[in-house]
Amino acid sequence: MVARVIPVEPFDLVIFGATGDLARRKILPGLFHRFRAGQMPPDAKIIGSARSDIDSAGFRELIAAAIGEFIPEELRPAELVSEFLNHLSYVHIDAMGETGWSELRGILRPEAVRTFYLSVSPSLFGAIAERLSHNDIATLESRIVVEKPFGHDLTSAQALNKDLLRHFDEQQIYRIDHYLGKETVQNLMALRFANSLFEPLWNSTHIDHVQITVAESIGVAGRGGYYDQSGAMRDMVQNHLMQLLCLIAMEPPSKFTSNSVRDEKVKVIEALEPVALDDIVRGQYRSGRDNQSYFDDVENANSRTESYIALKLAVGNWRWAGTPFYLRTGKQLRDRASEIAVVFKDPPHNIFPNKMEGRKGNALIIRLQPDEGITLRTTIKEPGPGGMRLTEVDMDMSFADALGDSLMSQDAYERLIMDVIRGDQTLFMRGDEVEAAWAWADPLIAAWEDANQRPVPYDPGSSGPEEALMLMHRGGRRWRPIGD
Ligand SMILES: NC(=O)C1=CN([C@@H]2O[C@H](COP(=O)(O)OP(=O)(O)OC[C@H]3O[C@@H](n4cnc5c(N)ncnc54)[C@H](OP(=O)(O)O)[C@@H]3O)[C@@H](O)[C@H]2O)C=CC1
Ligand SMILES: O=C1O[C@H](COP(=O)(O)O)[C@@H](O)[C@H](O)[C@H]1O
Repeated sequence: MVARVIPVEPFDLVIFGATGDLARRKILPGLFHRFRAGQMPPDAKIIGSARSDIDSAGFRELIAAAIGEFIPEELRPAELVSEFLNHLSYVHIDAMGETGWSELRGILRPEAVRTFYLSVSPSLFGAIAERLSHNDIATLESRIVVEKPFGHDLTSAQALNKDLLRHFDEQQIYRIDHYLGKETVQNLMALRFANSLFEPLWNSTHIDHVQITVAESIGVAGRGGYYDQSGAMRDMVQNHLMQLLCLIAMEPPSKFTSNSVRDEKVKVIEALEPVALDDIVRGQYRSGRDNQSYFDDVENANSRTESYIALKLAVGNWRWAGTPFYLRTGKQLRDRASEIAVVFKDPPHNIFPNKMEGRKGNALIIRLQPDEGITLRTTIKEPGPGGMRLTEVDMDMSFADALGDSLMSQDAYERLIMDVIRGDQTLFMRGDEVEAAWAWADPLIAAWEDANQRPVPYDPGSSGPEEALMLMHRGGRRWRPIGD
């Protein structure tokens, strides 16, 4: 299968924070891939901006080095890289200052789609939005893209929304959650709403429970300062895992438009029932003689921040009453593996004489990364003359095998940036959605803080704390092995 390239309008893209890690590692390499694929209009302008006092030539050098570092050699022929670099220029602006803005205004074309990508600390979002507006740089058609974290709690998220909405309409604001740009995550919608096979079973009559796992093998070394202020709940659950839960639990939207999809997602978040502290397990990876490692990584020996969290959630509506959703995510686990397992109930009546030992039951497993694909666990007769004995087998489909590696290799950022240029907000979070997710998360965080709770230790390279296994066992269930 060959990737189809959807043409986009001529655009001027301004990247604030263009010298930073995200811009060098993801945004500009992503744009290079789109250029290589022929999706970038010949006159597209990419304007980098940051506090560093460099010129356009210096910026091109920086990005040439980033392309060299983050894109495999066979995908970056020198001639193509140099053609791409011709699209780049740089304007030196301190977001808190007043210089450089008129130079930026002078570079932008009236007829091009004008997009401002704020790849900077959220504390600068308000200042940049205000200056873009006051200097007549942003027009009514401009788009503004903002990075995570979108707030630390409900109050700060509301303040960010207010700052942005003072100068831009909601239809102009693109709040990034890079999980929504992942190919398999979008496939969840196709799987549910483009097949008649699953929808009749997609409810608590047939589904016993759902497991959502986002396991990482890396720790937090190098990002300790940020991470220790956040923890797994704020860093991963409030945004990425919440989005996965919404896509699994939402009602079918009436149309595939950004607001129809986002309306349904908000309803899921609002239907979440309060979570008891007993249904939350928070862990911290620790090892060695002094039981350190997380403490070392964040340089805080008294830290109470969780690097692992598991929760049992209930979606209080007709479809899901009685079907728990188990979520877990953590750092320094045994593998990098993310998946959603939808585990079905047993048939109501067993006609077979031999009980199957260790039966796990039917399950639909959607692998998000790595080796994206779908597995359907089914029960069959054990082959051979042993009579009617049952066993379980996996019907397994890897997207790369079925569709080709090249289609699966597109990075989330590539797709999301092009969606912004095309004016499609479907894969971006709406303001009320982010606020609803914080309104859900805040009381949970407050509850463990009020209880002075310390995370339980777990071994680096393990599957997480024992207590998380117990969370499942209490309901007579078990987690799927990480990276199975
Ligand atoms: N890095 C990542 O993997 C991810 C990052 N993010 C988010 O993306 C954003 C950027 O992160 P990241 O690239 O890692 O951060 P970096 O610290 O690497 O880069 C920050 C950028 O902001 C610029 N900057 C800082 N202060 C000012 C200012 N006063 N005026 C203008 N520019 C300024 C810096 O410019 P200069 O260097 O010239 O001072 C630099 O280009 C953050 O919101 C982060 O949370 C989200 C997901 C992943
Ligand atoms: O947003 C974040 O995501 C990454 C995990 O992203 P993935 O695409 O590699 O699964 C996580 O490591 C980081 O802590 C978090 O801020």
